[in-house]
Amino acid sequence: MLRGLHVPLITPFTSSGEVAVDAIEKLASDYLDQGAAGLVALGTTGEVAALDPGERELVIEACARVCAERQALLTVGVTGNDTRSTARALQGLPSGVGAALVTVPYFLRPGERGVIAHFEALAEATPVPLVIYHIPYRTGQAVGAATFRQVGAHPMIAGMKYAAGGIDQDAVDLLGDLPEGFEVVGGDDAFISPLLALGAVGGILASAHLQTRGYVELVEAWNAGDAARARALGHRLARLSAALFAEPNPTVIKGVLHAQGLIPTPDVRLPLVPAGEAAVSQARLVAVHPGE
Ligand SMILES: O=C(O)C1=N[C@H](C(=O)O)C[C@H](O)C1
Repeated sequence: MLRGLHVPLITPFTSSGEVAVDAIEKLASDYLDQGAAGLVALGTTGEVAALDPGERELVIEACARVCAERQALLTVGVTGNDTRSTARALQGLPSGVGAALVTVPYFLRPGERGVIAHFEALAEATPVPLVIYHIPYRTGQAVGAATFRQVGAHPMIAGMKYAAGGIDQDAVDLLGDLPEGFEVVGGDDAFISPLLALGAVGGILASAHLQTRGYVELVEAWNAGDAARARALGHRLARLSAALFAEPNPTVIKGVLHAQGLIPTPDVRLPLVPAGEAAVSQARLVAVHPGE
């Protein structure tokens, strides 16, 4: 279900500060036409925390329309760090949503027993398969391979987005012994190539806004076992992701897409501030010639 490249869409804004629905549809269509297997709406890259409920609905509706036309998977980020409200949000997801991306509960640091209880309760409540989002440098909660193996055995937990900020022992342990039907996709752009080499089946990668086909090919090459091609491509794309993450995501990506005329403004919402001109210019150059 999670195999392939999934693009976590930015949320573009108009010059009057509204969600630019037309631009979302255009970007979404282009990425799927270039070979992405799916889209992720309302991720960190989509500035979900800065959108009000009505805006979130608009974003989901636009992405659902495009995904339905192309029979692509739409995954929606469902944020929350308490179990009851996250379960309610999952139950309120509209039709057209194929999976939900749910973070390890952040900030509270409930411990691994709490993490297990949280995901087991959500798995019982959810109408769509869940993808666990493990990003300990944002959540503050360490989680080991044994815990993911335990929760991953639940039939409603389809897999996880692994973003530990590097390749750690738990990634090696987990990918060496996955529960039946549980898939891992990478969520750290800089480390996607080594994670695919270990057995991840795809990625949720903001950098793919600028090199969709390159990331599609990277995933395909590792899945096909073509290590020589994959390794070279991985090194090339890592330069692009370094340039795009030179300032907080998604500020540089928005700056580049705006400079390319693909979104109406480079605007982000506070506390994010627009990327500096130097970072945007550098990323534009690398996006065109990632090998240099
Ligand atoms: O929104 C996402 O999904 C992603 N967010 C990460 C982040 O902002 O740290 C980056 C990743 O490419 C996908």
